[in-house]
Amino acid sequence: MIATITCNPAIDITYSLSNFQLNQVNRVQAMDRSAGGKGLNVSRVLSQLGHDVICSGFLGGRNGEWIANQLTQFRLMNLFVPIQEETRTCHAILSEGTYTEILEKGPIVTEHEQEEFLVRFDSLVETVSFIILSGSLPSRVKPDFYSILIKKAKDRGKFCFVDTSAKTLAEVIKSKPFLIKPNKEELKELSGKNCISDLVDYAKNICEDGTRYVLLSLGKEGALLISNSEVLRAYVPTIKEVNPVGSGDSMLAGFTHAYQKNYTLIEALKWSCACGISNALSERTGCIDLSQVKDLTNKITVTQYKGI
Ligand SMILES: Nc1ncnc2c1ncn2[C@@H]1O[C@H](COP(=O)(O)OP(=O)(O)O)[C@@H](O)[C@H]1O
Ligand SMILES: O=P(O)(O)OC[C@H]1O[C@](O)(COP(=O)(O)O)[C@@H](O)[C@@H]1O
Repeated sequence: MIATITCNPAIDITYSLSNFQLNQVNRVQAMDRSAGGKGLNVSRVLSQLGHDVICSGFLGGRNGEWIANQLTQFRLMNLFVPIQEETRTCHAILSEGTYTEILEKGPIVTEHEQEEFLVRFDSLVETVSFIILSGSLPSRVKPDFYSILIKKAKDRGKFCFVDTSAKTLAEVIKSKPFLIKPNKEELKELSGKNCISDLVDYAKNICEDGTRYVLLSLGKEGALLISNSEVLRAYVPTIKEVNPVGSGDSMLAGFTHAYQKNYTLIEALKWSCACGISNALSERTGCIDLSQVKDLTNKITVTQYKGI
């Protein structure tokens, strides 16, 4: 059993239009609405890969009710803690190969609501082997919140996979989770480094410090899987991208699936990239096509990294 924690879920609204322009009236050609926030994208993809998933975090207001309803439709188990304030909405604008994301900060989660979550987390952690902690933290939740959860999970021998950014990521690293999945921008921001070889060295230091793996995603340039003992580089095929929002989340779902099935690290990296690509080829956010994923794994090359 796998648990996903989405502290700051969102209704993800995706607008597709041609010729998006600032300072103009833009009319939308197509729109999609999905239950988002990184952890819920991960959950949907894990469910598509055949896993039972327990989802938790904080949900509030009408948006929260809509998301809860979506969880039922996707057969995801709902262990979210109700909150007073309204769950956020996030927007993505896709136009002629560009994508622009506008992400709300999220509601205030009171100390009492956070305490209620921690009690729920204590029993949840007993029932699962893998815990995925994904996305930003809402207002009033301190950047070390994930670290508290990681400590609780590690004390019970559970694997923690984390995808977050900025201050929260800096805190997470101190608690040495099993895996972190930054993208290039997130690791650049954290490290202050720019080129790939410096980022790899920085990630190696994180691993030497106790985190087992850094899964560094590079968009259309593929990915790197860094550990204490080796660095693997995945090369991905060129595709006609449709909607890349949620590719990082799909990648994390792909890695979790492969790791849980005891695939080799090379296979796990291929599954991670294949899920990310399949999502980028889909109009929907946090959505893969399983037969396409299997096909894509044969089109991804993984080599030992020796500098780019
Ligand atoms: N345009 C693309 N072409 C090929 N692969 C892609 C593309 N976009 C995403 N991917 C795959 O999905 C993975 C995650 O995407 P990325 O954009 O790096 O993550 P994030 O959404 O976290 O920024 C990449 O490592 C890659 O394997
Ligand atoms: O929790 P955060 O960091 O604010 O990010 C939320 C947003 O990230 C997304 O999950 C997309 O993330 P990725 O493209 O990195 O997979 C959106 O669905 C969501 O609205």
